[in-house]
Amino acid sequence: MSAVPQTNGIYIEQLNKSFSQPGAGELHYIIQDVNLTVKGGEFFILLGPSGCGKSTLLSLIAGFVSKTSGQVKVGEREVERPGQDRAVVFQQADSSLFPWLNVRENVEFGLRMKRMPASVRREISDRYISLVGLAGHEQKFPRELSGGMKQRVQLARVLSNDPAILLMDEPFGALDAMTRRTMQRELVNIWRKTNKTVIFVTHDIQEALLLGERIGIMSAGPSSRITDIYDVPLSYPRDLSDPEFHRLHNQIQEHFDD
Ligand SMILES: Nc1ncnc2c1ncn2[C@@H]1O[C@H](COP(=O)(O)OP(=O)(O)OP(=O)(O)O)[C@@H](O)[C@H]1O
Repeated sequence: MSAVPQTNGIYIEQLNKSFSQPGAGELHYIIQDVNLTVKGGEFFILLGPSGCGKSTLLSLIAGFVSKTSGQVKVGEREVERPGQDRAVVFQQADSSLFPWLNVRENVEFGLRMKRMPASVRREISDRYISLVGLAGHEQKFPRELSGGMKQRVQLARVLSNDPAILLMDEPFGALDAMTRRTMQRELVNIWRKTNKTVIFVTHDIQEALLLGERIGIMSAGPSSRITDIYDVPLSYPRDLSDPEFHRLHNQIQEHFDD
């Protein structure tokens, strides 16, 4: 690969992941021959039909599952396990929040694990709670929060640990349309302020075009791969009524029309 490795860039070469099926001797490839370079600080979208292997690819980058063959690197380091340079934001915030901790305690959890002094924890959690728009809700417990608020807590907690790379697995998929739109706008604002590398998984073309600088199209599985990559040459915030937005939407839609 010719690109010069950046510390928070992601480099994937000839990546394969297979699961052996019980009873069947043959390997079943979920993803096959995936090649991708994501630059440090880039907002990259993985777009593909349900079940094609988007989460599997994200899990390989996160180090949650091991590859069958090929390479996944962050900077010059091969990914072998989860690391503090990468954080995952899941669709279901519920499963990642501790129900017995309030908003502030949830956000500070990782910082407490790192044994940061209380005053530093407080400063960091204040910053990110306010960045995600939750100031004033610090004392609330997850059961007292809406789905959108829980997703904000998850985001604030991830951001407070300051990973260079955010891996987001359909994080707004379970939210109502209005909350989803607000969260999309805020995520773009946060990304522009923090300059993190983002890989965002979705099967929604509009969401992909609202958020991403580039969009990688994954083919339907099995043996899914990234077939095409689109540049999105539109400035932020993206305008749904922009004719170029429509043109790109239609062009990308053609990949999924049968
Ligand atoms: N541990 C596993 N063992 C066997 N098969 C698996 C395993 N994990 C995922 N798969 C299979 O891999 C394929 C891709 O799953 P994955 O969750 O990555 O797709 P996805 O594109 O994220 O789907 P969705 O958009 O519906 O979330 C599916 O057919 C799934 O059944």
